Amino acid sequence: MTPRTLTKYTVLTMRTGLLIDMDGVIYRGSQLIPGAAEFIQTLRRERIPFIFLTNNSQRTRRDVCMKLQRMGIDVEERHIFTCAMATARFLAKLKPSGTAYVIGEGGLLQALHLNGYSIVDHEPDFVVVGEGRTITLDSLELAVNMILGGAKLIATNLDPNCPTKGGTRPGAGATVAYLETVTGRKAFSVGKPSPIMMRAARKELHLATSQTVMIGDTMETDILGAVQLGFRSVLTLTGSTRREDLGKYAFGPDVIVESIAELCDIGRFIDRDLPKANQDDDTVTNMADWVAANA
Ligand SMILES: O=C(CO)COP(=O)(O)O
Ligand SMILES: [Mg+2]
Repeated sequence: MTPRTLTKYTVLTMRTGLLIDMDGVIYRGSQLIPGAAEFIQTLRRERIPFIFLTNNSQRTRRDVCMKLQRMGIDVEERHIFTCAMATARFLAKLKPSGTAYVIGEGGLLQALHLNGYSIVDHEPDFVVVGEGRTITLDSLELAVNMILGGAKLIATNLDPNCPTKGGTRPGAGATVAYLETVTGRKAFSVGKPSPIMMRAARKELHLATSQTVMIGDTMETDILGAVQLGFRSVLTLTGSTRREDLGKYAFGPDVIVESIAELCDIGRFIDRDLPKANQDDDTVTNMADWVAANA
């Protein structure tokens, strides 16, 4: 099948799938955002494909499911895609069976193990930095010397901070900036807005570019990543972005909503409010998977 025939086929079997950010869209820290549970229920009832896409590397897929379940949202592990998973898969391709020194928590450690990595405390191939509350000056000093000794610096994400119920918490980006300043080396980051994570998430749902919509609260990660990949995007104002901030950016989302509650009538939203996709943006790389998933 040539790409031209595929484009026609895409139009004929048109469906939309959603990449949904978590913090700032579904919850804010430990507080559920009103309407989020109903929104996910609707997606399940109407069989609209979706996956949660988070730059939080702290939790494993199972931990994230449990956090959601306790908030009244019932999803399976296949619905979760974290920057820890994207980072571990990326490293496993770059250097199979490698070693890492990790500044981060369970989600990152488990993802690395599942992808054939060993965690070490000297001479690692990579220093991998994610979100965490266990950082100490000793762990940073160890990391500095490993990086100066030749280990490559990898970031799960570069979010400088994250809004919480009570204010702001520091993000992995702040830790990475510390290590970059001390060592003079530049980190490579895998999480949103990196195409590595954005594209991997689209492929998890077997969607074409024109079928993919990103819903997020952060311009620098969710919306920028979507714009760069040619996905349509929806910005929610329940997280890190205020309407008056938008003038600062030279790019923007396709649609802005106050909160995810406005998307509960998702069928109507897709048909009426979401701009039509540009079919020319399509990049379907694995035909067999795509045809099977869209049959
Ligand atoms: O935790 C984060 C950055 O610290 C961001 O989380 P989300 O990507 O789910 O918004
Ligand atoms: Mg967010």
